[in-house]
Amino acid sequence: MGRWPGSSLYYEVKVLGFDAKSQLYTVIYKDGTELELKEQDIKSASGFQTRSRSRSRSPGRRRSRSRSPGRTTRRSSSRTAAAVAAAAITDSAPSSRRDTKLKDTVEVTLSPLPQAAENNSNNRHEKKEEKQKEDNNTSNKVNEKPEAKVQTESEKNQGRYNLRRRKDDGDTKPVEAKPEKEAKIAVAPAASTLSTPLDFGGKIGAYFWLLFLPAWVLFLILQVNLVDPSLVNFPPPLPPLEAFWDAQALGFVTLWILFQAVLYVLPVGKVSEGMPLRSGERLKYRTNGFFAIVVSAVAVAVMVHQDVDLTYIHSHFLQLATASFLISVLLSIYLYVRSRYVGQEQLALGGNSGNVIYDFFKGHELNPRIQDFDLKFFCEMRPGLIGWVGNATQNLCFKNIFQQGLDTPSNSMILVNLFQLLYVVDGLWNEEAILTTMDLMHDGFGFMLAFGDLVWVPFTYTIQAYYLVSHPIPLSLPAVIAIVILKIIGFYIFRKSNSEKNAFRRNPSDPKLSYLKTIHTATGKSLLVSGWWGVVRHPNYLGDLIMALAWSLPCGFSHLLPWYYMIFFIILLVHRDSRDMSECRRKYGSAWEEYCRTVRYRIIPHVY
Ligand SMILES: NC(=O)c1ccc[n+]([C@@H]2O[C@H](COP(=O)([O-])OP(=O)(O)OC[C@H]3O[C@@H](n4cnc5c(N)ncnc54)[C@H](OP(=O)(O)O)[C@@H]3O)[C@@H](O)[C@H]2O)c1
Ligand SMILES: CC(C)=CCC[C@@H](C)[C@H]1CC[C@H]2C3=C(CC[C@]12C)[C@@]1(C)CC[C@H](O)C(C)(C)[C@@H]1CC3
Repeated sequence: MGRWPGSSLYYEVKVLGFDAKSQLYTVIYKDGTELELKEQDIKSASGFQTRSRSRSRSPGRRRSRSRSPGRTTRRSSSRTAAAVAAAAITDSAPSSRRDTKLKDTVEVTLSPLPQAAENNSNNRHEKKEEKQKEDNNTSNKVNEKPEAKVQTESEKNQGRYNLRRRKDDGDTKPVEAKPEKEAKIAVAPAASTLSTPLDFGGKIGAYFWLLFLPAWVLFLILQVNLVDPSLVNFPPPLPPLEAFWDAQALGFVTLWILFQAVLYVLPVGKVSEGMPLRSGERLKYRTNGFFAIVVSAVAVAVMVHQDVDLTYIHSHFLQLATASFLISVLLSIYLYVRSRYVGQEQLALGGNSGNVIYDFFKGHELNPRIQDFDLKFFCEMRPGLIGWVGNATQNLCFKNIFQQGLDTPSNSMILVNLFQLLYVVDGLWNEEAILTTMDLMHDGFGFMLAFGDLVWVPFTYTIQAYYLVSHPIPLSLPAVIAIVILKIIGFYIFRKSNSEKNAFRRNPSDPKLSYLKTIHTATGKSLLVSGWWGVVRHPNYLGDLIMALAWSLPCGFSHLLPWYYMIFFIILLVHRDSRDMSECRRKYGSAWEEYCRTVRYRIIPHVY
């Protein structure tokens, strides 16, 4: 019996060889997956149980189990493991050795030894840590999931273990992403069963970030008002406490969020389906973000026409940020409290460490909704994102003209504003694509995202434009042209790669994508291995970084402050990439390793 990497499950293997130098055994699982295992990950078959098929095969039985959280947990996890154990890798190359293996799809009917049930909420946390250690290292614990996964022939035919080649799918199947859904049902583990390593420095890290992130926003806002801003000016001169608070500012922020909420619920625009959840359900989202930004722009135009003083935003930046911070904290408390009352199936993997502070920070519930109102989707795409350009940046243009006595805003100001406007409008135009991103699919909604969406984005992403108000940078025409070209290149890579992945995830059989090579995974989902996702593992990050460079360059090199976004973004995306790598490795096992072997670089070809 060989342990499946990244899990505590053991499956039948045949030992093919032993390498004395690396001390690794080469084993082959019944589905044909070959792996190298350490000695402690291989056990004698005696002591493992098998279970009769008929028990888990009955659909009625399966359905009734999923009603009980405890049972659901077991069912999905055991399926997951079995599905993982049935991993097979293929690509479009016709006569590869792996293709031959795929034809011999085998059943995994072994039942790992039962261990103590995991669902006891009192010691959930300790168990998680224990299990985490086990997953990360190589403990000899056999298995904590007490139920057998029995795969029937019919299940296989339904595509639960989608081991066919993509080409075979493309021609025969209707344009519908059904296999994705089935795969998700089969694969996604229950939140309480699989622990993921704690991100962001774990529990201590959560305390740190909770203090650091708001402090950093404050630091930036105070710095950007200085004549000679410098990141080494620490601590900046602090304003008196009462300067932070302005009831009117709180009123404006609240009104703005409510206004966006009304636009969001209007029955205008397309309703899109999210990716299948663990339960197999697909949530519906009203993707009318473009409509929302157009209406918001019209509202701003009307206000300008009515001589409303929009420079209020610039002059009350600190108070507006404080009000938004307050709202994000209240929202996060609400999110945390409600996450304590929802079922296991609704929780995100990670964010359920058992530590209040960590869970509050990271977010616990995957898709908190008030009826059909999706809080995470709304916050990520609407008030902050539209507020970023709609309020702050546009206002800064006005301020730029008034303060510097110009007829029009400076070149650099126009570039920064246009670039950021394009970024936001594009995000809203392609709003559906966010449903296949990490935040929407995997991350819980807690302080990190609530604060990120409502404070970080609208108040720190505007820093370049804010800086340019009091630090005008003249740009020559060649410089403008060069920067615009850079932006276009970045945008092209960003948009094309995001759309390619989104289209593929929505409909893997899309004939328009049939030229792309893929690697099949045991989950039934495939990984793109050519096209944009064959160049680097995160081509969308590459495009995004190039764009960030393009909207930092107009600010010149006199100060580090306007480069904050670039620096933050590199750190954010490198960290995000590594989070995603671990998550995908856990999900896709050897198929992911194969992908990483094929696509060697993470973000920048031949560099990183
Ligand atoms: N401006 C900002 O502050 C900011 C911050 C963060 C991100 N972003 C941008 O937001 C966008 C979304 O980023 P994200 O971090 O959510 O990550 P993402 O790259 O959109 O999503 C990662 C997911 O894509 C799937 N995937 C990975 N490799 C694949 C492959 N080869 N073939 C098919 N699917 C694959 C995996 O999910 P499944 O396999 O489960 O489908 C993986 O978990 C990016 O363009 C990023 O630059 C912007
Ligand atoms: C405060 C900290 C440290 C973290 C919060 C991160 C948060 C600000 C970002 C996480 C995912 C990001 C994101 C966009 C904006 C910033 C985040 C919410 C995005 C909406 C920007 C517009 C793009 O077109 C997009 C692809 C839709 C982006 C999706 C991810």
